[in-house]
Amino acid sequence: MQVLSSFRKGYGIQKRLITGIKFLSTTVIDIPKADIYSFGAATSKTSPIFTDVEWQVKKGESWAVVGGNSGEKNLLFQTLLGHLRISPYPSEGLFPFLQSHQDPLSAVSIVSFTHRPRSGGNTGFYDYSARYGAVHEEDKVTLRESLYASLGVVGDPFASTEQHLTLSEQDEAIFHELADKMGLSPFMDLPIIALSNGQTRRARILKAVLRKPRVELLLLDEPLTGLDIQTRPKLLSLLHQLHQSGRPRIILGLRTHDQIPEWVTNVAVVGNRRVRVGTRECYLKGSLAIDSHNYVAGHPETHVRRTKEKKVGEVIVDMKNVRVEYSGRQVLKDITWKIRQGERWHLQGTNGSGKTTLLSMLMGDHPQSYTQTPNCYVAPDSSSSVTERHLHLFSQPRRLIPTPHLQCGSLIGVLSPEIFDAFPRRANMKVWNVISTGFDGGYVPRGTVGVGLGVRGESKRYGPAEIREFVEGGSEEEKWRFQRMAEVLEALGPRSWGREGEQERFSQKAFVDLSVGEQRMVLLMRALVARPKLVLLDEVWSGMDEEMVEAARSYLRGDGVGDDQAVVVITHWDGEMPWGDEDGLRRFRLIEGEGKEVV
Ligand SMILES: Nc1ncnc2c1ncn2[C@@H]1O[C@H](COP(=O)(O)OP(=O)(O)OP(=O)(O)O)[C@@H](O)[C@H]1O
Repeated sequence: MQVLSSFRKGYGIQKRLITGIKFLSTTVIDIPKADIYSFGAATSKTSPIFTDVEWQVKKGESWAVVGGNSGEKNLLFQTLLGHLRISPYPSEGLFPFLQSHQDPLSAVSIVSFTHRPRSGGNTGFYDYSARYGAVHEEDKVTLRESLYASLGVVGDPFASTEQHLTLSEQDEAIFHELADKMGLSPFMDLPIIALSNGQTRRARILKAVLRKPRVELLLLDEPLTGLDIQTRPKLLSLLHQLHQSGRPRIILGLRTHDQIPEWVTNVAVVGNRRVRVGTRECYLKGSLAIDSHNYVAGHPETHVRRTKEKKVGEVIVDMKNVRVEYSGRQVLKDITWKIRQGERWHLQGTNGSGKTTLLSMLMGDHPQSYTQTPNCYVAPDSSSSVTERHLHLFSQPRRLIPTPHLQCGSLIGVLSPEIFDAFPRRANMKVWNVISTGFDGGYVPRGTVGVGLGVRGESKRYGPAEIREFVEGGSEEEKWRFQRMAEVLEALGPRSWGREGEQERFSQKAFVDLSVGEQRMVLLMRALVARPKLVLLDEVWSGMDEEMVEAARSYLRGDGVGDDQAVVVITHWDGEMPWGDEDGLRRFRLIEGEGKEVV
């Protein structure tokens, strides 16, 4: 309520002025000189979120908001969305360019790829692997239906979709042009749940652009994360066209190391509770830089880069002609790949090329991971030359390993966008509890002493194990687990990203209260804590602050993973890989479902 009334108060002033003077302002955003607070904060006592913000955006300019800390960047966007208090409030309203009948609450919108709403709605784990099997009735909404809903076209639920969803000619033309430019046309009739991460990101942007009532100002926070390099320039060029035509105007949120698109004329840099604004040239010369005093990048002294030659051990993944298809559409085409202990792999491929699907085979999440036998996909009269097909994990056919054993933390540790979204956000779940679930690979804390369930004997650490409860102060395994908890908290906890004071309290904080970046760091600790034989890291950096990314990369390069562990990393940004050629990094590339090692 407070949010709405304050926002509308400012908007009321703006409306009166506009009605009186009968012309539209050329100012898009106006913050003359103000401090920014949370609602409910007492101005005189509480320190502001941002001080002395002075920011004017004029028509004809193109802005990017740049910040190394995703949380602070998001707070500036929240200010524009009316979720924070601007003091003093701009006398002509925050958005002088809006017409008198336009409500800023609906005319300004955000699509964020870093920020996750605090509540998230999922207090229990939801089954993200539903996408790989038969899609449930409630998950069958197609991309087309979802986009048509944004355009205000409502279908008759008792009739076939095609007959009853109609668009005006103009909307139809815009719809097809934008869907084509975003490379989404081939996926219109797929259920949304079946879209890849990159396809989903593009669809979210398209949905916001098409939305009715029309969005006048669209805030796009980190739209390039998760997009392949081929798609990035196409999307940027489309965003430029949309911005120029004002349908809608766009402000980009970027990370500090992102390249500033050529069409961006002005930059707002966010950091250390300040916002510095200026031209693109000033930004590139470094004159908008904000010091961050307290950061020691990744504790380089503790995680010294290893230069010694990597030892390569036994084969832990052996794929031969692995194939995945949905209703005749092949997503993975006869993939052959071996992964050994000690190896570091970069799994590459454009959006939709099958990377996540391949990972789901390694994790045993995919129902088709059970069916990799020579005859499975071959019709009796087929001329297919494939005579051998198998998926062996940890030296056994996948179908012989029960899934809970496969995913127990000592075999596979994983962090992916799916796990991030699906992990329960229960109010009573502390950071410690979340990390400790890594020992059993589950989503609920187990065991009486807070480090999961035990296994009998050290030798069983890497295998399907007989389960028993730990007795407090008990076995070697228990001591080892406490030691590992301390290690990952030290290596990846707040001190590693420059927050000295918080280290001790951090493990007792509620997971749900952490920022997106902090939650990702905690889930990374969970993936690594049990020193699993196979570590799978899919797009783990998105939403992390830059200091966190550096701390995580530094730990992975150093002691974070050993010679007995194999790691597969998926990222569209080569520079984000913790390892390079000098570390023996290998690359496996998927092109439209076909895969091979590239050198
Ligand atoms: N249930 C399904 N039915 C039909 N097609 C599907 C289904 N699930 C996934 N796909 C398709 O399989 C292809 C591969 O998807 P996948 O998520 O593995 O791609 P990706 O390489 O991980 O992409 P990104 O980089 O965008 O995350 C996509 O085109 C996707 O639409």
